[in-house]
Amino acid sequence: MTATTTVPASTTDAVALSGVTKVYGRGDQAVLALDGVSLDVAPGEFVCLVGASGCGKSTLLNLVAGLDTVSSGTVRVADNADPGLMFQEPALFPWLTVAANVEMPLRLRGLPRAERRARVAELLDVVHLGEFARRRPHELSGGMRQRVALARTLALDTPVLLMDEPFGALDAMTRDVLHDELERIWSERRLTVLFVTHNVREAARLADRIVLLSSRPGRIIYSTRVEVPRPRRIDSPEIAAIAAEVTTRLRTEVGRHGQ
Ligand SMILES: Nc1ncnc2c1ncn2[C@@H]1O[C@H](COP(=O)(O)OP(=O)(O)OP(=O)(O)O)[C@@H](O)[C@H]1O
Repeated sequence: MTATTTVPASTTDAVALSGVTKVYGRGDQAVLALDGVSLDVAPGEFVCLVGASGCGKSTLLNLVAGLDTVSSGTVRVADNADPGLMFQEPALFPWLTVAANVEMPLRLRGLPRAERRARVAELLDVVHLGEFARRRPHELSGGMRQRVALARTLALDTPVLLMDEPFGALDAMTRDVLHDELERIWSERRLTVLFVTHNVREAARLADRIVLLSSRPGRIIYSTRVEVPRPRRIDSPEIAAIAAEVTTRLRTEVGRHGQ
């Protein structure tokens, strides 16, 4: 087994996967989830991963997050940074206030109280939730809860964000607003983002580059740069054209596997 390792200072990629294979289980039960995936993500790049259900997108994110180990190949994250991870479910502590949820990673890092307070206030401003600091998660909408989750992830001060369908459970209008907010935060903080989505339009709206994985075992079968200038609109003809191209390739791939 090759464990996750750190990138030497000379390497310029924020995230580098080289020949990554992931097998779950053994013998008859073995499932080949990823097969020889190589992907370099530049610092500040926004990469969207799309692919059919079960093609290994979450597996790939988990490997980059260090939550699991590769079967062969290497996964490297620049400067040994611990990436921040965000899921479809915000996974907030329901008994804590919004501010206390965002404060949690700062507490775990041992920051002094005054510094924590200032950071929480700043982070809640970043996600436009300053007025909701004392509310509890159940008092918020789904979109607001995801913004709390984003603020909590940003509290880690990581340069790399891994997002696994973070807006998948939200209505289209809320998603639109969060696309704008995420894009602003990404560009202001020069974050590197690896974003998994089933929604090809969302990928075209957000990405610098869209990477398409084959049906299981996941291999990279197509990659395209999205050259549409920002700010973008998800319903613009340019975004629709890119989404149509990726959808066609995805349909061909899914059809090939009879899924
Ligand atoms: N812990 C595990 N043990 C065994 N098989 C697993 C495990 N985790 C994932 N798999 C299998 O590996 C394959 C890839 O799963 P993964 O969740 O990465 O796909 P995905 O592309 O994220 O799927 P979806 O789009 O449906 O969320 C699937 O066939 C899945 O059943």
